[in-house]
Amino acid sequence: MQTEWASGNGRDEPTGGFAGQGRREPKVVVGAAIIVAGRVLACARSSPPETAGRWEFPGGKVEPGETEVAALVRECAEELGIRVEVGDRVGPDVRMGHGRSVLKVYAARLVGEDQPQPLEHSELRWLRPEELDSVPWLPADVPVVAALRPVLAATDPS
Ligand SMILES: Nc1nc2c([nH]c(=O)n2[C@H]2C[C@H](O)[C@@H](COP(=O)(O)OP(=O)(O)OP(=O)(O)O)O2)c(=O)[nH]1
Repeated sequence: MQTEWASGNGRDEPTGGFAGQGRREPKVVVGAAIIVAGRVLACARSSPPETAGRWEFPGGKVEPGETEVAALVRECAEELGIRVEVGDRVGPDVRMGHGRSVLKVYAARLVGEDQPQPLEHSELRWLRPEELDSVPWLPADVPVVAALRPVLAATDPS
């Protein structure tokens, strides 16, 4: 299937708003698996203390009325100072916090010559497929990282 790339211009549906209020929808957290030449960008959280030092994909909570793609574009700009184009989903929807939230990760690529800066994280690393287990990921990310491994290997130029 052809990968579609988007940059927050409304390809997907906004979440939140007033739909489905009787049954509380899980809060959506989006993450960007930014891939460059067979490596993915992993980011070490700096806060809060319970998750500091754990590694994650850049991203965050989708705001009411915002699309998932737009949230990823916004979070990558805020956290890393970069522009990204968002591609296909990677891995499963992962329920977190006793089902109160759900993690959704998307493949992404850098726009132009933009270079990620650790504006909010304590450290950034570009990981090859064989290095994916070298950092302690947040627990919700583990099944996503497993699904990412073959995707990364397929884009590795070496
Ligand atoms: N961004 C991100 N968050 C993740 C991942 N895995 C995972 O369990 N989480 C959790 C950590 C946090 O509890 C939550 C995301 O919250 P956040 O604090 O990063 O979101 P945010 O940037 O919107 O923050 P805020 O405005 O609420 O302060 O999801 C991941 O790969 N990326």
